[in-house]
Amino acid sequence: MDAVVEVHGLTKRYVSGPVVGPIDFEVWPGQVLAVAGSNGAGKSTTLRMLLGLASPSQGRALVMGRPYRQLEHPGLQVGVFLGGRLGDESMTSREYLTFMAGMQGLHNVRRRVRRVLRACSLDHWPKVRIRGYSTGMRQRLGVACAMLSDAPILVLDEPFNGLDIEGRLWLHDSLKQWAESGRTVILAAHEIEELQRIATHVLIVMHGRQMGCGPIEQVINDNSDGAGIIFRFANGVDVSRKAAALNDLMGMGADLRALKNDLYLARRTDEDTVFATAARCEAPLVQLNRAEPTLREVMTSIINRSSVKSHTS
Ligand SMILES: Nc1ncnc2c1ncn2[C@@H]1O[C@H](COP(=O)(O)OP(=O)(O)OP(=O)(O)O)[C@@H](O)[C@H]1O
Repeated sequence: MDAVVEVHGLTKRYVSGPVVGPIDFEVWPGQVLAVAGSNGAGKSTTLRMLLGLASPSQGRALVMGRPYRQLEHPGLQVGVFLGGRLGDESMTSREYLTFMAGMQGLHNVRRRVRRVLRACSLDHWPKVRIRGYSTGMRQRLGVACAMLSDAPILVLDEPFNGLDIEGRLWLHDSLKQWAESGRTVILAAHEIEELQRIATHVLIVMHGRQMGCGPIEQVINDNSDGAGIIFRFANGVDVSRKAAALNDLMGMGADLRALKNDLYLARRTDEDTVFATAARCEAPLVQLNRAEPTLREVMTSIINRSSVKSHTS
């Protein structure tokens, strides 16, 4: 079995200055690759280069072994959602999807459209024209359009924008199913918790530079100090003051943080330190838990590291 997407040294140098890359990754059937990074990091540029919508200054991106633009039937190989306007807003979603299926030369159009309308819960509003759609409904329709051809690869840029909780759950389940059936998903988004739940792999891009890539657990472990410790206090304890006092007292720098009633020690530490910290809190402790490192923490620590670097360089 081969990688369905191969990206090697992919770089974009915009004439106006920003540089994205070099980016390197491979994606295999059954994987969900999350592309994570802050605003302007280079997520969309990476996806656009992959899809032949932005020309790379260096490097290459192959989809099924070829540049996207050289694929014979790109619409059948890759379902794409990049946000933006949908097109003729006087159509209903059924009309729009039927039109788009025709444009892609798909067979069994009625059945496909019915299936996707139901899967994306767009059949709740059969008569509403797109111009009357909310942001979330438009988002569902855009994703529905990407899913229409049942392509082996889905590429989605910011698919969670404007979705309510139900919409997020729907998208979460749909993308997981997509990958579990042996297909591939590549998605860029800011919703870190969602990404961690859905993704098998992650590519982290910050300020145009690739900061990590690989299986999500591996990237998290490689970029964190392991599980942290949560000290939970009874109501009424001023946890912020305790965090500040303990950081001074124990010389742990910024490792102790206040989160509502919790004091969070964001790194692995020995038992003695945990108990010494608990004793110095001098407040009723109601729970002591281990907290596994998360993608959010890794992203935060990469952001902090890169801002320290840029301040010191
Ligand atoms: N067409 C363009 N011309 C010039 N610079 C661009 C162009 N498109 C993007 N950039 C720049 O490239 C960098 C990466 O932008 P990109 O849109 O890829 O980031 P992003 O990670 O998708 O950001 P966001 O999360 O805010 O959508 C930014 O500095 C941006 O200003």
